[in-house]
Amino acid sequence: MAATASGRQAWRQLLRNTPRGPAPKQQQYRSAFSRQISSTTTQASSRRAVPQSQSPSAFLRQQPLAQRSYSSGSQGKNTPPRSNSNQVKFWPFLIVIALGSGGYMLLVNRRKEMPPTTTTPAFSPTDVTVLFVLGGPGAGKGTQCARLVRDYHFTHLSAGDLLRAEQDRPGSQYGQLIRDCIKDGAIVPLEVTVALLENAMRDAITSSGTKKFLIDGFPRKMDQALKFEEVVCPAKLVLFYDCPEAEMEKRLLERGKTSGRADDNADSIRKRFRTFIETSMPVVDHYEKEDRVVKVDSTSTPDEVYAATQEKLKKALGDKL
Ligand SMILES: Nc1ncnc2c1ncn2[C@@H]1O[C@H](COP(=O)(O)OP(=O)(O)OP(=O)(O)O)[C@@H](O)[C@H]1O
Ligand SMILES: O=c1ccn([C@@H]2O[C@H](COP(=O)(O)O)[C@@H](O)[C@H]2O)c(=O)[nH]1
Repeated sequence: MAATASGRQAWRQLLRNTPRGPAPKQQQYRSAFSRQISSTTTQASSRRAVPQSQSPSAFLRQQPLAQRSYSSGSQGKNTPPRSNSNQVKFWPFLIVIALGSGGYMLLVNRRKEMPPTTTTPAFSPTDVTVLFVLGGPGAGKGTQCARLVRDYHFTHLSAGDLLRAEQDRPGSQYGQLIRDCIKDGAIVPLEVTVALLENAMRDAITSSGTKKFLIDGFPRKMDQALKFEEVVCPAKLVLFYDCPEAEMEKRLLERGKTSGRADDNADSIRKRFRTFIETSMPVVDHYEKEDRVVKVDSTSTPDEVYAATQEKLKKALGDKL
């Protein structure tokens, strides 16, 4: 709950800090917050039916008893028979119920005829090519991305790098949250990461006109995948580097000698592996079912892995590579 709340905060703050014009979907997030606020206000005002100066029980005591009775009950032997004018009339209630049900059915039927509401992504997949690059920690994603940038002019955006930059940005209110998540190998709330990626993509398109992106180490969780494709840009495919855990651990411990990364240590590596298996592999499985995964074994040398990457990407992308 706390992570979700801070995520919503994060999304709003990041967008507020961003001079770029808000896109329609971002307005939808705002209206969700407004709805929450207005529903609280409505509840508060309905509670004021009891005058504020009185306790609810004092208020009830002032009401005539006849009005407080909720059941007709059986009349006692000595109770004089009620006159017709005192009897409750049911037909007005029946009319109200019938009219209400009719109106409701009309609304339901009209809604069925309406087209479903859809969000338009910020970037069109016919214009912009997005490849997600996934694989376990240390599988070699960054190493292979550098080569693809060199040879095919992709723009490389590493979600981890963007989060580390936000963590270190003076004045960022998400610094501590990001630091804690990274150390524990946990996933930062999606609103933060998706906003960082969207901003970085927009900046790159504006400054260099680039149209080809490698989104490295993202999406690591199903909700991120769905939200990114809905509001930013549908991905063309997932480039997945497959590597055994023992090999990845060896690489990360070696990298940890010089990387200065807070998560290149045995304890964090163990947590990152767990998150990868439990949370990130379902994302790969999801895209595999959609036939959008290009899988490359990354156990061999960087050159061999790159040769396999080129061959498979050429087949999958053709002139989009
Ligand atoms: N095929 C390979 N064989 C041996 N070492 C490799 C290979 N590919 C990358 N490495 C080394 O392993 C370490 C991790 O590589 P890299 O940073 O590319 O992985 P990553 O998947 O991006 O990791 P992370 O998810 O932690 O960012 C680096 O020190 C890199 O030099
Ligand atoms: O989408 C993402 C990507 C990354 N994280 C966090 O960052 C670290 C490091 O990521 P690398 O790709 O290895 O640089 C990762 O363990 C997560 O804690 C994230 O939360 N969401």
